[in-house]
Amino acid sequence: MLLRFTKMHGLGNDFAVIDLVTQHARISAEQVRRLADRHFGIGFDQMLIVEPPQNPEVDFRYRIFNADGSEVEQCGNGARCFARFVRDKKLTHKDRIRVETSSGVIELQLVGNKEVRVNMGVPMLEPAAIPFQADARQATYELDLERQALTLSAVSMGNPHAVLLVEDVDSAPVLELGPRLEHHPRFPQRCNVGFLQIINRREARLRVFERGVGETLACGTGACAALVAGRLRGLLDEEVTMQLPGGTLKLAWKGDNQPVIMTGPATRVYEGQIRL
Ligand SMILES: N[C@H](CCC[C@H](N)C(=O)O)C(=O)O
Repeated sequence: MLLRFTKMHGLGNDFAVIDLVTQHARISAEQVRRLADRHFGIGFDQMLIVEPPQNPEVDFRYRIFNADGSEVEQCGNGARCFARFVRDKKLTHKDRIRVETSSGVIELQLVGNKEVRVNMGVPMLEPAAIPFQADARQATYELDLERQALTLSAVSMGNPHAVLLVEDVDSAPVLELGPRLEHHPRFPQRCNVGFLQIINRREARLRVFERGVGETLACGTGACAALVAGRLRGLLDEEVTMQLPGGTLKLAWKGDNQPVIMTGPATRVYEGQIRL
């Protein structure tokens, strides 16, 4: 069957966005993997699916599949593209859109100059909720990785993140440590791995090795987790600009039990059709 999709990106973190409100299809993990391939398929970091809501209190269901076919709980850059998509496709006329994900409801708001503001929800820091194996919640944890002793923060934005502090993201061992930490046994559901460089209390740089994908040009939930980690360490203020290889996000977090607010662009690249 032929399936319409829209190719989009949030700061270079790229997506195939599929409307399963007006189209009907079942897409297997193997099909996601094949479509994600940048030579034999469409090529994307994640596939985003728009579905009717299960909860009548929200506008849509938002499902996220990594390039390896795994379905995951949250995608921040994808949430901004989701909002742009449902408005452009006239699936809604609202400026504030509530969507349910497998990790809870988030609110998307289209704001001026083509940007989208997302209430990403309250970060989870209890080890069992991340999940991360530790006896108690801490700002940082010591973790043995083969011959190296690493210090990291562990944060969930609905999906699990490890955040390490580095002097310079350009020389950070992203491709060396990323895959090994992604699969570390203390993260029983794997994890996304952020490498955070503090510039000053209101600016930081970040590279992310994403679970199920590899290094991406930007990671929205990773940027939120990095802000939380920086604040837990007393190194960042409530509002920061986070510079990722693909561009800059504006983030705010007022502290425990408060949501992280992320604002940034959402870009449509082209419309396509694919035969499943
Ligand atoms: N790789 C992530 C999902 C996508 C997150 C990222 N693309 C974002 O913008 O938040 C995970 O497995 O949890």
